Amino acid sequence: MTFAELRALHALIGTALDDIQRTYTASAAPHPLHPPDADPDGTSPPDFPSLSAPYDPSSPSEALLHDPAVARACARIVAAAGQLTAAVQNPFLTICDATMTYHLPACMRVLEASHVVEILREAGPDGLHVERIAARVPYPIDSRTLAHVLRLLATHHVLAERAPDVFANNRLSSYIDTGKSVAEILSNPDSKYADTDGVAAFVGLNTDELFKSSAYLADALLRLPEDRPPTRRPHQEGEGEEGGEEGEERALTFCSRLHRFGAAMRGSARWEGESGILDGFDWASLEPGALVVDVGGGVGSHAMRLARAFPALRFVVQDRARVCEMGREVWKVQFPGAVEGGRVVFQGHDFFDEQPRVAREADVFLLRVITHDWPDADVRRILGRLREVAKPGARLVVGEHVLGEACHLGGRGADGAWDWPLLANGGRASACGHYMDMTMLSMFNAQERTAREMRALWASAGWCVGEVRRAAGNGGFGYIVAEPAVELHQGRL
Ligand SMILES: C[S@@+](CC[C@H](N)C(=O)[O-])C[C@H]1O[C@@H](n2cnc3c(N)ncnc32)[C@H](O)[C@@H]1O
Repeated sequence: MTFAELRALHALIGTALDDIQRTYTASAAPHPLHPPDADPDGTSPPDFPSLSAPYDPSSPSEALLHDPAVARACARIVAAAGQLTAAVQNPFLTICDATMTYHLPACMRVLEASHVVEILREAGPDGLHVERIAARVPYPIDSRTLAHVLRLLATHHVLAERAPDVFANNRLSSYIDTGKSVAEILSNPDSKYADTDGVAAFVGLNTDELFKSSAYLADALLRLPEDRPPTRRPHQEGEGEEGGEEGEERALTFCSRLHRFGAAMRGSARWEGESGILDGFDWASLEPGALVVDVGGGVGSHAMRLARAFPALRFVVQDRARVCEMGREVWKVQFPGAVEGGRVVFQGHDFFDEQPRVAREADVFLLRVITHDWPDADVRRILGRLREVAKPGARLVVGEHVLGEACHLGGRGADGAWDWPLLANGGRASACGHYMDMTMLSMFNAQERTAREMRALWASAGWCVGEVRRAAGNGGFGYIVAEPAVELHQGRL
């Protein structure tokens, strides 16, 4: 898209806003038969409906949205903003959004089915801390998980996060309010939607039955290879009638999935922008011969990037034995000599086990997209194993999405916050990390974490978080650099 087209879209948004404001202003113009002094309150034009306040269908602001000129102008803004977003957003993030947006209806379902909207209406405009929300929800739900669900919605402007973990209704969430008290709903859940405008019922329907059916639709339209009957290769001399083909087919499928996973991890570098891991830490500050232990390093794609950029560094790439085998093959082709010459060592190792002796020499432990796969207790064990062998001065460098709260903490622009009037976490621009959060939750009972959550968790494993480097111009991926906590404390004494 050319600059001329981008500017045309931008201008279109401006002229549409002019049209809307003109209609709002005209709505308050004094009527010839009712001069201003006869009606002093009628002259100030209504403002556009506030997104942060609850929906008020009786307000003149909402009524004016039905004016045909306003409705057309609003639609033009939506169309232009969508096109502008698609044009300027990092394509990888747009693709991530397109493939993970299914978490949004799941979170909407939680919101509606747990009556959070009604709970928040009763809490009032200042909102309610998530622990108190969870206590009123009629199902057992972990408050921290609920906070992440509600934050994904706040990131999409459905709900407001007033302070960390404190949520309140806004115009969009209150749009699905049944208007009933929580007590009334709980006393007769089957009648929740009776005598309502039906919007909550519509959300419930879409996110329940239709949500399932969209998965059926994808399956029906696309018969994935693993759904097809195994293709039987010609019978081989010496094989029994059973021949083990099905076992081999399964093995091939497993293998191809493993390859796909390795390739996907390569693709995930696009979360980070062009320089990627190279900007995640001050690698140039390491002494020649320094050792980087890439824990759960896969086939070593990111270690390879570092190895090319910093020829004096050495690497141990740890992963499961089968992945290490694949890694050695990859390096043989893509970086011949590195493994054979001993500069790069693949080491089969389970990161829950005691670290091998070589890790005591590590200057940097690198963990890229590892901790988000695991619940807190497991992350504590993994980081604890590294802390046990960390030498003084060693650094822990963890690459993950660093989620932001949707509210401004203290001063605007603080701690990587986006500037007002944007949400502190960048809203839709950071959706990918929040979607990944839900993927990790649903697949592994794990999660992406906020910087606050990481600091606390790392500290519980003996690591003190210092710098959080956010990759430039992306959806929230960053590198968290930590050092052994005891050493830091000793240094301070
Ligand atoms: C999400 S991938 C990240 C790979 C790599 N760090 C990257 O950024 O491309 C997670 C890796 O952890 C490895 N892994 C999983 N469980 C492990 C364990 N218990 N011990 C060691 N590696 C493990 C997987 O094989 C996989 O390569």
